[in-house]
Amino acid sequence: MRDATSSVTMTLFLSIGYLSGNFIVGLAAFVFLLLRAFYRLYFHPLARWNGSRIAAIDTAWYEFYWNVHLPGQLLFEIEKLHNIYGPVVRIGTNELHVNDPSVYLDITSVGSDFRKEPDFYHGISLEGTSIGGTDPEKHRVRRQVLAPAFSASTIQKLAPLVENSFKKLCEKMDSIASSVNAVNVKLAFKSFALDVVSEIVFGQAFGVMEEPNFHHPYLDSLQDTIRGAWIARAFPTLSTLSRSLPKSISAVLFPLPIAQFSKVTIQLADGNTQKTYGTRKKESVALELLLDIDSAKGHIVPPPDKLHDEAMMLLTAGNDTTSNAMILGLYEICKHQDVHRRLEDELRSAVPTPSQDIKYATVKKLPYLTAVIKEVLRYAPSVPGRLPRVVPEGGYELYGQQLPAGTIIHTSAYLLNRHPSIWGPDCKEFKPDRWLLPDSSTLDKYLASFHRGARQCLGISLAWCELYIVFATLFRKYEIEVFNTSDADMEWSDHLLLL
Ligand code: HEM
Repeated sequence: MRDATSSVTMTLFLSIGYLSGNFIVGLAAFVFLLLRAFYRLYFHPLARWNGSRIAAIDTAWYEFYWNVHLPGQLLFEIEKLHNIYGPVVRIGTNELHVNDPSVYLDITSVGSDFRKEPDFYHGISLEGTSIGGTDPEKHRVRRQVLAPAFSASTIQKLAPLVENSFKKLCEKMDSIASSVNAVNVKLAFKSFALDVVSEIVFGQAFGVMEEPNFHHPYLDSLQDTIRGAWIARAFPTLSTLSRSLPKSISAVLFPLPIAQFSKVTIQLADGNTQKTYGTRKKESVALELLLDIDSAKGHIVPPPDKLHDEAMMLLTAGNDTTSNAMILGLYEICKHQDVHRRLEDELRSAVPTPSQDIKYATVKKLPYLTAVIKEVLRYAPSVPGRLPRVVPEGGYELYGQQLPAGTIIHTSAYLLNRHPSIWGPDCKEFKPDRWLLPDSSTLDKYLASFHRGARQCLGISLAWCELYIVFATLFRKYEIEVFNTSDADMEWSDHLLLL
């Protein structure tokens, strides 16, 4: 009896002890979080900047809420914060968002030591690639290796390839339109952009345009991958884990859409060395340049998995960016009848018969077409949101306040491209004429759509070439009108790229 009583007492004693142990750990954690929140709000070096208090306390949850729970809405929330607090707002414990064109010019200027912010880029891209690499020296070498495939002079030479691809697309659209009267240009443009960029990367097109109605699994795979960008950013450990495992295991454990795309990339990359490119020089093929140790001083030929990573990033960078500009641009031009009519007039003078082939060399000289494309890029930048950079050693002075090294500064093309101090009171309107005023060449440097400086878009010449050919061909050869599409259908959100 005594034994039984003491055993009950002992059990009670132990469980009270266990509970109080848990309680103490819980309490300690609670006090720690409370003190940390207090520090972040009132004593952190960024405490003096207004913005989201939730973000200041916990950046990850803030981003998760605005970008995953409410898909792609953080950029618009940041816009609201700027409307309330002015050009600098706090959007994270150690992060500011700046909406000031002069600060943007400063941090992207030649010789700027601002680097890409590693955590962000490791979440949304592949490490060590032209886009995802954050080490300035390694990036400089990688960029030098790839530059010949994307330079303005190479693109000039490859323009016939782009012209022919779009001609093929038009023939296909013609045959679809003859039976159903309307064409879903979204998939058509994405197929075209993917076939063109795969030519530059692998020296051969994927052939996505050949698919009936342009339904190709790669396009879905790319789209799903972009949709997953903010989830990957929210759970960086999972994406790091998925990448560190062997590809066969990772594909089973993390059946990411990009894995499907990756398979094809691997097959193409592996077959690449035996390929011939006809009259085309090998130096205009990105993969060949990566495989050549002499491409740049300090270049190390990447092992197969890193080669695939780069190829995949290039394909991703060169697909939805350009095709979104085509889709949104087509819609805006058709919506603005005066723009539509003037564009047709200019093209009619430059290319007298509609059956005549459109040549990049001819249409890139057209002033109104050029103004329309710039306005499309300004109005709906394909990479609209935050591109974080890190304050270098020595700190950075912002509005008279010293920011410590390591502070993260974001800028966003969508906001910079509509800044009233540069673009005027009509900054929210689609008006190509702004690019034709006597002093409008001064505006070029404020167009943030391709970013600036050492990390400016590598595919800028290719993108321009595609946009010239697409808009010139469409508005010279066709009478276009919008079918069953409204402003609501064209509303976009920020998933790193527009979606
Ligand atoms: C309208 C079309 C395009 C737009 C608006 C655009 C925009 C951008 C922007 C804003 C960046 C900077 C990203 C960052 O800092 O994280 C970038 C980088 C890059 N883009 Fe584009 N892009 C377009 C088309 C293309 C095309 C066709 C390619 C071809 C593959 C391409 C390849 C790249 C690459 C490789 C980078 C990384 C450059 C570096 O960091 O050195 N882009 N692009």
